[in-house]
Amino acid sequence: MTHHSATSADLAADTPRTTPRVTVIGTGYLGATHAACLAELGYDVLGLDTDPAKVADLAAGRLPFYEPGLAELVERHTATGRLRFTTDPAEAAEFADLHFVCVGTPQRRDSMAADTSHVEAAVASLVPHLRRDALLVGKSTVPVGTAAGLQALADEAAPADVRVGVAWNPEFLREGRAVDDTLRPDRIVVGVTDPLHEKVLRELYAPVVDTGVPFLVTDLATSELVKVAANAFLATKISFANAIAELCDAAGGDVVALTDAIGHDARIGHQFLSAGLGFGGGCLPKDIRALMARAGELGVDEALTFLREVDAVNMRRRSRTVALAVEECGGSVLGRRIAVLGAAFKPGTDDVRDSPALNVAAQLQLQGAHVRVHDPRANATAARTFPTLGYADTVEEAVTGADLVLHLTEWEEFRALDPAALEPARRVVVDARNALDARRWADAGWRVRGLGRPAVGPVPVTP
Ligand SMILES: NC(=O)c1ccc[n+]([C@@H]2O[C@H](COP(=O)([O-])OP(=O)(O)OC[C@H]3O[C@@H](n4cnc5c(N)ncnc54)[C@H](O)[C@@H]3O)[C@@H](O)[C@H]2O)c1
Ligand SMILES: O=c1ccn([C@@H]2O[C@H](COP(=O)(O)OP(=O)(O)O[C@H]3O[C@H](CO)[C@@H](O)[C@H](O)[C@H]3O)[C@@H](O)[C@H]2O)c(=O)[nH]1
Repeated sequence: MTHHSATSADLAADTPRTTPRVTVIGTGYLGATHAACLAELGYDVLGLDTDPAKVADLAAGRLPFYEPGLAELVERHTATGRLRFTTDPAEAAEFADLHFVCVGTPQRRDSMAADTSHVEAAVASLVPHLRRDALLVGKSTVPVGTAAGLQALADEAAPADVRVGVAWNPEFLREGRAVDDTLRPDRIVVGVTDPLHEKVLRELYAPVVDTGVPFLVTDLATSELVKVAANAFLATKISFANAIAELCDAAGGDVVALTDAIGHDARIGHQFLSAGLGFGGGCLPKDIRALMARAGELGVDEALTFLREVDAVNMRRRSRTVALAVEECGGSVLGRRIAVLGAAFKPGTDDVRDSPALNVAAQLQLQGAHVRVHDPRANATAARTFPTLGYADTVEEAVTGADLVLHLTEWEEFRALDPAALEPARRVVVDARNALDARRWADAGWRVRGLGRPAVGPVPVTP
């Protein structure tokens, strides 16, 4: 069977669709998920990445990171050959006429801005190999204006007689729920400059849109901004709850009861209102900083100065947790044994990018504590980033003999622990995610310190 590609030219001519082929450039958390989910929807997919080790893993059907439900999809679709991987841009250019760009846009080392060099490199490596008209669809989170810049780059790099379009299709998936968020998203947003590009994408996403998912079409700049605005709003909501937690600490209130009470107002809602150690990960922290930086470049930095406070409130959660640990150790953690439960930036993932848990663990180690970290999934990724921290294979190994326990990532496993069965030197836990059942722990003889809520349980003697 000759494969047919989902090109704008084909669709313009109303050519019937056979098995459309797509490539996904950048096969990290976002790209691997997108590629596997497109295969699940019935497309022939080729993933392209510059990292040969990652490509070798994926090509062998192995997911190089943890994401619930994704390993099964990768294994199944690589086995049938519907999902393949390469490091060769020429192969990708030949394979399809629709290319999704999913490479990273990390924070630059020298400023708060996003580093768009990987996106530019991805386009520059593919486009010269194109021999037919093609559509590049960006999914990476980028500063507004990037797509227009990439169009200019593509126009310049394209061989004569090859027309390359650029569209934007921001991604809203959450790690830990990436497969479900991709196959059943709240909405699909596409930014286009040409109705044909809209048609190509509408057709590609038909299996999803036909289930009732809103398909929202806008211009390039708006689509880029939708993504960063959504993340800025989510970050603001979390920091709002954490700012109120600071107030609760000062006044003796309980932020958990408070956010529950305000969340009942449907205009506010309960989601993303959990006060605690704050947000980390590969998205929210870098995205609010990149948005502030871009606003500055556009001369409207004042519009977003509040995001500086959102960031500052968030970073204070980490120092507040360290301070609580020091307080509970009688003024210094020097020589203290501290068990850290959690390393991932949130439960459900092994991702430790900008992990608040590891940041706290590292700060305590710097102050002279003997830190033992246990995470159900992220010990290995954490050890690669922070090799000098101690790691334990089990909760018991981390906690036994500890002077203090810190609960920093709210895995279900930790919530289900039997506090009576643990054997630390002192029964004190700092629940920086406000997620443990404090009453149950107190009943088992533990003193429980939350963030933004009163301490519960007995006060043990500090040796
Ligand atoms: N992780 C998420 O939950 C998520 C969700 C929505 C949006 N995003 C956005 O998606 C983008 C990717 O994020 P991620 O978390 O998947 O990052 P990641 O670091 O896990 O993956 C990026 C991948 O791109 C590859 N790469 C870099 N340069 C390349 C090039 N020139 N050609 C081909 N491959 C290249 C890297 O080797 C890596 O495998 C970012 O812009 C991010 O903000 C991420
Ligand atoms: O009430 C809350 C909710 C979350 N968090 C923390 O916020 C961070 C981010 O959580 P979440 O948003 O669930 O994780 P991500 O996978 O980073 O997803 C965000 O970033 C992605 C990349 O841009 C977007 O696609 C998603 O829509 C957006 O939710 C984590 O550290 C959480 O612990 C809180 O502290 N309190």
